[in-house]
Amino acid sequence: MKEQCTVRSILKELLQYRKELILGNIVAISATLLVVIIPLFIPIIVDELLLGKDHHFISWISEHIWQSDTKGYVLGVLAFILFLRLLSTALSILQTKIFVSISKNITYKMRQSLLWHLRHVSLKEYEMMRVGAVTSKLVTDVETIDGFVSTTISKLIVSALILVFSSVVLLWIHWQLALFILLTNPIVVLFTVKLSRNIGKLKKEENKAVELFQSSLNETLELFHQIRAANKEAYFFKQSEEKAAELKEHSTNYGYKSDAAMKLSYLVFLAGYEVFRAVSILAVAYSDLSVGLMLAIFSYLWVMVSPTQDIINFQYVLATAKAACKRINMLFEMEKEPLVKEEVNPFAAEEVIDIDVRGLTFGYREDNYILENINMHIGAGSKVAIVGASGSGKTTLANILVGFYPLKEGEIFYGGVSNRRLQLSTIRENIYLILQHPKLFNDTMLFNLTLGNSYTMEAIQKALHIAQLDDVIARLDKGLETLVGKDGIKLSGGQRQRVAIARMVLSDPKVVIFDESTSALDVHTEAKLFEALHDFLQTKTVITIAHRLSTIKSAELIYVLGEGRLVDSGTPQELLAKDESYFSSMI
Ligand SMILES: Nc1ncnc2c1ncn2[C@@H]1O[C@H](COP(=O)(O)OP(=O)(O)OP(=O)(O)O)[C@@H](O)[C@H]1O
Repeated sequence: MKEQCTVRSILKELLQYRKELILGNIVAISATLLVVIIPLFIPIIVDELLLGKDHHFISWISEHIWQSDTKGYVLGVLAFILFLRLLSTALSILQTKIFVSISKNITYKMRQSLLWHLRHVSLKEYEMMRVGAVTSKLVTDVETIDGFVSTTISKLIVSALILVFSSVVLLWIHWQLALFILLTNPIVVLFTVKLSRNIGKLKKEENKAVELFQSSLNETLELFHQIRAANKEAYFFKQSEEKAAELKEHSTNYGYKSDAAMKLSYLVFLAGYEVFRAVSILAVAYSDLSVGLMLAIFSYLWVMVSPTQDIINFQYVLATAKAACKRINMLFEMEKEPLVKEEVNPFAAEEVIDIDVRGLTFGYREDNYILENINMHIGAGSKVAIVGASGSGKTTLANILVGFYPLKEGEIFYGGVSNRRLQLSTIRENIYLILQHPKLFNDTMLFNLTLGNSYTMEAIQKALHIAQLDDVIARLDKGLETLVGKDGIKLSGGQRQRVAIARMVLSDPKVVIFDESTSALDVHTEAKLFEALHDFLQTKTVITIAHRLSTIKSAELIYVLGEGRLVDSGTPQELLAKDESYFSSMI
C-alpha cells in the first residue's frame, strides 16, 4: 500500500482483488436475486388462487409440472420459496467469506505499511512519539477503514443492483406509481449527505479521544514503578480517568448522534414508504392495479428498504473513513531517516576500521548547537576515551558516531568512507553502542541476550563469561530461561549493564562504544570485566565515555569535551602533566 491513506488509494488497492471482487459480487447478486424474486409469487397466488384473476402462472404449472388443488399449489410454492431462501443464505455466507478476506487483507497491508514506515522513522520523531497515539491509529483508525472497505465491497454494488431490479419490476407493474417513488427517493439521499459530514467530524473526535486515553494509560503503566516510588498513583490514574471520561463524552456523542442521524434518514425514508403505500391503495381504487400487484408493490418497497439504508449508511462510513485516513496520515507524515545510495561498505572488509570526524557541528534544534566543530581521529583498533563535564555533549557525540542522527554539518569517515555515502542503519549494524541504562525486554534472559538471533550455546556461554554473568545466571531459578520482568526489573542495575555487554560480545561488532556502560559496577567487578574483555576488544576500535578514572585509565588517547567543543586531547600521561586539565581533575 502507498504511504498515504486516501479513499482513492484504498479503492486502487481494492482493484488488486479484481477476481475475488467479481466472484464475490456474482455470489452476492445471485444470493440477492433469489430473495428478490420471492415477492413476485405473492400477487400471482393471491390474484390467481383467491381472486380468480389469471396471470398464467398456475395454469402453466398444472400444464408442465403437476396438477393439484389450491392447497397443493400453496404448499408447493411455499416449499419452493423456502428452498430459495436456504440457497440464498448459503450463498450469502460464501459472499461474506470472500469479502471479509478482501477487507482484512487490505487493512493488514495498511498496518504492514504503517509498521514499515515506523521502522524507518527518524530517531528525532521517535523521541517525541506518544506510544498510545501511535497504537490507537494502528488499531482504531485502521479498524474504521476496515468498516469502510467491507461495507463498500459487500453492499454498494449489491444494494445498487437490488434498487435497479426493484425499480424495473415496479415500472413494469405500474409505471406512474414507480416514477413517483423513484423521483422522490433522491430527496432522502440528499438529506443524508448533509448529516453524514457532521458524523465524520464526530468520529474523528472519538478516535482522538481513544488516542489520548491510550497514551495517558500507556505512560502511566510504563512508568508505574517511578510513579509508585514518587507516591503519585492517585495523580496519574486520575489523569487517565479524566481521559476516560472525555472518551465517554465523545463516544456518547458519536454513538447517539450517528445513530440519530441514521434513524432520522430512515424516518424520512419510512415516511416516504407510508406515502407510497397510501398512493398504491389509491391506485387500486382509481386505476386497473390489482390487489395482488398492490401487495407486490408493498413487498418491493420493503425489499428496497435495506439497500436504501445501506446506501444512506455508506455516506456515514465514507465520512468516518476520510476522518480515519487523516489521522493515519499523521503517522505517514513522520519524517523518515534519509535514504542514501550505498556504493561502498567500509565495514564489509574483515579488518578493523578507523573513524575520522571532521568539522562536526550538531544541534537537536537548528538554533541550538550541542557540538561545535569537532575534529578527532580514532585510529583503527585504538582504544580512545572521551571525558567531559555532565552535559558537555559526550552522549550526543556517541549517538552521532553510531548513526542515530543524520548530520547536516561536518563529516565522519568510517574506514575512509563518508557518512554521507552510508545508510545510518549500516553504521548502526557495525558500531555497537552500549548505553548506561540498557533496556531489557520482559522476556527470558536468553532472549535478552540473543534478541532473537541464533547463536551456539558455546558462544552464549563465552559471552556470559566475558560479561561476568555466569555466576548471576547460575543463581537464577531457571537459568537462561528465567523471565527478567518488565524492563529487567528482576536484575540489578549492574547486572543489566552486563547483559548489554554480553549482547555486544555476541553481536561481535567492528567498533564498540561504551557510554558509561559500567557505571553501576563496583570497581572490582569492573576491573574483572575489562580484564575478561581485553582479548575480545583487542581487534576492535573502542571508544569509552566515562566519568570514573578507573574506566579510562588504560586508554591510548583521551579527548576532552567542554560545552560542546573539543577542548583538549592527549595520552593520559600528557594530560596528567598539565596542571589544569579536566582529566587531572578526575583524580
Ligand atoms: N534527544 C535530545 N533532544 C534534545 N536535547 C538533547 C537530547 N539529548 C541530549 N540533549 C541535550 O544535549 C546536551 C548534551 O547532552 P549529552 O547527553 O550529550 O551530554 P553528556 O556529556 O553525555 O552528559 P552526561 O555526562 O550527563 O551523560 C544537554 O544539554 C541535553 O539537554
